[in-house]
Amino acid sequence: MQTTMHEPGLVVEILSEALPYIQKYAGKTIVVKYGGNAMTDERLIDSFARDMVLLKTVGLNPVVVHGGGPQIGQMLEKLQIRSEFINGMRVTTKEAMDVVEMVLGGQINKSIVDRINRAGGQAIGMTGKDNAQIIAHKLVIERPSDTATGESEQVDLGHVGEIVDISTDLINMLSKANFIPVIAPIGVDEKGNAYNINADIVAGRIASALKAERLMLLTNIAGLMDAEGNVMRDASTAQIQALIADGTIHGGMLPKTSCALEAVKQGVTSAVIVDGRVPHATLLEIFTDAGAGTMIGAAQH
Ligand SMILES: Nc1ncnc2c1ncn2[C@@H]1O[C@H](COP(=O)(O)OP(=O)(O)O)[C@@H](O)[C@H]1O
Ligand SMILES: CC(=O)N[C@@H](CCC(=O)OP(=O)(O)O)C(=O)O
Repeated sequence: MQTTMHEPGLVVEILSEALPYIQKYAGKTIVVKYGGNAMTDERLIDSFARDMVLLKTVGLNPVVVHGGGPQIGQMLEKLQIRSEFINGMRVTTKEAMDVVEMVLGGQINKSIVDRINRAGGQAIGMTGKDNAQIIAHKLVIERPSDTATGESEQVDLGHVGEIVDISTDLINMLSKANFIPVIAPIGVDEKGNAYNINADIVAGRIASALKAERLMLLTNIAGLMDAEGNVMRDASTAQIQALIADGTIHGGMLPKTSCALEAVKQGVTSAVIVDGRVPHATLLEIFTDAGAGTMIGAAQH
């Protein structure tokens, strides 16, 4: 067990300062998206697991949705399977889908579950296939093919899924029974085909379906940056649209910002992009005013 020596007076003072936040969030659902880029350091994974157990112990209902993009990339490389990203999403062949399922549903999911359990929590790992809780179908996107004429073309991303429906029955049942659900972003259709879905999008949709108090997207950057490279404290819909249009928001930040905006629109009280490289980032965000990162779409409320 990890222990740190602090002045006893300081410890009780800090605990006491957290009381209003604990009261505010007691019984509320917090969906935490744990990005693959914020999982690289062993100590960070343990501090994340401890944070989830602490949240649960003081009466919140954390629901973890995890990514694993870099880890999938490493495994694909080892197996010499090529993969590329379009609009922040991995083009996923059948061969790559098998690897995605193994890495996300197996290796990463079980490792997070194990860390939470060893920190004293009760975690249950699953994918969207469990209880068919994430129903998806094939996603086809449009992208500009000729900027002069404004023409666009359809792009086939292979086994990348678009969420059709989310069932929250299993998540609610587990949360009520004191478990911490840990979900890998894999969807399934009625024929049993598996789909790879960006983890931010899954987290956003689950947060909306659960009417969560907060959606926290833990990533490997201090927050959303503007065109000058400054971290934004908050970002409105209009600001995000402008940053997408001028290319300031690109790659993995595209699904992150759009799913956060959508979640807030769908009734999630707040969505925030947080630096997952900071130890105890989730606790800082929830129990103090010092939480860094970018609040998304708050102006809509
Ligand atoms: N405007 C922006 N502000 C901050 N990060 C951005 C921006 N545009 C693109 N990015 C990139 O998005 C990345 C985060 O997305 P991603 O790599 O998918 O993270 P995760 O694995 O945590 O989901 C950042 O590391 C950064 O390189
Ligand atoms: C369709 C798609 O891109 N799926 C992602 C799923 C994992 C993910 O989103 O992981 P991070 O959150 O760590 O980026 C992928 O294959 O990388």
